[in-house]
Amino acid sequence: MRITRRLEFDAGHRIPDHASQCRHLHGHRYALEVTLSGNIIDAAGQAVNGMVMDFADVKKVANEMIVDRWDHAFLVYRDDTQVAAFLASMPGHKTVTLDVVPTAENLAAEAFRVLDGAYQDVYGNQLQLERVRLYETPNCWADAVRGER
Ligand SMILES: Nc1nc2c(c(=O)[nH]1)N=C([C@H](O)[C@H](O)COP(=O)(O)OP(=O)(O)OP(=O)(O)O)CN2
Ligand SMILES: [Zn+2]
Repeated sequence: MRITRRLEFDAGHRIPDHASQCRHLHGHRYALEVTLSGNIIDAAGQAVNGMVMDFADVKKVANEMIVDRWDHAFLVYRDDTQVAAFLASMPGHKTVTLDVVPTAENLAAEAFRVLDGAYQDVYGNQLQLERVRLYETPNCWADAVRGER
């Protein structure tokens, strides 16, 4: 069985080598969809009975590990030196420095990497992260899928 929880956040970014508009500083209302697989828990009387994982707990983990960190941050590529230096010159600015260019693909891959270690199979139902889908705009998204490149 698969379940998916969607969360949204706002962040700034730019793609420094982009040939067109995306080389400029701009922002998005991103959406993150976290898909988990596992067996349906059969445990009468327990709060998680009939679930793969409580959606509230899916949200809690994704918020702690990604959304709270990226929301209203500027996501900057480490080697985008001018922008990184500018952001560093602003005391207290919420900046997330990444080892990769902040494309939808790289952000989906980074979110998958972080979240994969965060969802624990505490009920023994083979819970695991299957996919992270990251929408950059309503029309553009990237999927990081377990076992795929
Ligand atoms: N493969 C990728 N291509 C592009 C990415 C990306 O992350 N991966 N990112 C961008 C820009 O950052 C931008 O966010 C996309 O803008 P745009 O193409 O304008 O997207 P829209 O949904 O707004 O497109 P409309 O045609 O205006 O509907 C560019 N490419
Ligand atoms: Zn963009």
